[in-house]
Amino acid sequence: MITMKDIIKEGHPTLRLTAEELPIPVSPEVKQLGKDMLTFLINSQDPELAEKYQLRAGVGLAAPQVNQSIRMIAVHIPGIEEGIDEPILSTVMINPKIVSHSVQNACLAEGEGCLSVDRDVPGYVPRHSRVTVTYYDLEGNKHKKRLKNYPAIVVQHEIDHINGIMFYDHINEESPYYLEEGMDVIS
Ligand SMILES: CNC(=O)c1cccc(C)c1Nc1nc(N2CCN(c3ccccc3Cl)CC2)nc(N2CSC[C@H]2C(=O)NC)n1
Ligand code: NI
Repeated sequence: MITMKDIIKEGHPTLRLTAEELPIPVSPEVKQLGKDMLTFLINSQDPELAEKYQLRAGVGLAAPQVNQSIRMIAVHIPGIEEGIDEPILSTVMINPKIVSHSVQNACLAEGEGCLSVDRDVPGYVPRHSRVTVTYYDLEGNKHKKRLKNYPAIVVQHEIDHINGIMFYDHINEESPYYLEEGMDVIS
């Protein structure tokens, strides 16, 4: 199982590479890694398992973060209401591609965190408010999904990782909480 020791931290060169496209269908090894990445996210959100294995909670993880420079991400975004087991989005995306996006931007009101960044980096991270993403799943099926708000932010954060981009690259250095015209602030 993936634990925090498997997650590389900022400064590791792999996090700044553009990851390689994967041939479809993916190999059994890549398939297993995808499943392990999704399981990590689910475990990290479980209070007992997170405590037992000292996992930091996340809703997204990209393969470069476990030192595999390939274009694969996992997202597991729980339903907001307590006890609603149905997650909003739970999937592994292979060769994810943003094929269209809104003109409007959005950011998380509380800023962003990253499992590869062991420090608080304050500031708004401007992203597309809505995105249309295509990707392949672990079985080799092609999908096209329209996402908005939190799920859109998470998927863009993870796609950044396979392009060697860290969330703080987007923060306005002079004024971290600068709000662009029409920016939607998501809380
Ligand atoms: C600096 N301020 C902040 O971090 C920040 C501060 C407050 C609020 C938000 C909303 C912030 N921002 C932020 N919070 C998250 N989590 C909220 C807690 N949650 C979680 C925690 C425990 C159990 C289950 C779960 Cl679900 C896990 C996910 N995740 C991300 N990101 C950025 S996009 C990828 C995603 C990611 O998985 N990062 C590791 N950002
Ligand atoms: Ni990250």
